[in-house]
Amino acid sequence: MTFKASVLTLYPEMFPGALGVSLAGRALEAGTWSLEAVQIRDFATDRHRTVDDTPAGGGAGMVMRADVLARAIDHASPEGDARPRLLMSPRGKPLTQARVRELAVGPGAVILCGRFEGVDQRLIEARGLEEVSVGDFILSGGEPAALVLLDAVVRLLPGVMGNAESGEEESFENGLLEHPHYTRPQEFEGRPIPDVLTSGNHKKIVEWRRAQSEALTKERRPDLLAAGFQPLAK
Ligand SMILES: C[S@@+](CC[C@H](N)C(=O)[O-])C[C@H]1O[C@@H](n2cnc3c(N)ncnc32)[C@H](O)[C@@H]1O
Repeated sequence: MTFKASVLTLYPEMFPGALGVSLAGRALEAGTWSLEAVQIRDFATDRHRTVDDTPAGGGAGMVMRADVLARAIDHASPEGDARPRLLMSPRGKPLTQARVRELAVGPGAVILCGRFEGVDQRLIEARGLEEVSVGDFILSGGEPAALVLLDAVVRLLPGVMGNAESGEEESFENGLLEHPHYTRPQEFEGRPIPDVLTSGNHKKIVEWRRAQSEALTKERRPDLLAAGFQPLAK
């Protein structure tokens, strides 16, 4: 099954963008996933192809119109389409590796990229959009957020990553940040590779990496530990 992404945007030229190179680009070319960038403006009905209007109740900026967006969504995702409909939004649930994994085993995603102040609330409710945030900061549009989400998903699709293992040991996959990495040269500016990693003792290496992971997570992301991670019994 090919993962099918439909991205609704005012800037279709931003796609595939960074996803056209490296792993994701090769997978796109190979047909492991497909990408359709839909110009929202094509679903406006007036002469000026208007997609936004002033906010009800007043205030700064413009709001994307529900009627125009609904036509774009209905075109890209007609009834019966099983793909989840996502709205990139700083108000959304923060994107996690767990959600990325779920999306990667599904049929694809319909992704709406907001601009201006955002989209009319009635559209979110009427089309059952799942709001997804890529972090606690404000981007100028949903497009970079959609690229981030798709990059995370596409690398998990079967055959995209060269070494299947490298997907499993990554940060967040076991609820922990990953241990530090080293490679040649043996010494860099007076700093040697930690002895244990060149000892050849596989059991010791696994234990050292695990301890590093746990210490790093405790120091930098105690919230991950609080979220239910249980250190392995020694
Ligand atoms: C300038 S932002 C609007 C911010 C909105 N007025 C607010 O304060 O929540 C325009 C669009 O960028 C996208 N966006 C901005 N930050 C984002 C984030 N952290 N995650 C996902 N999408 C984001 C959304 O699609 C949003 O509708």
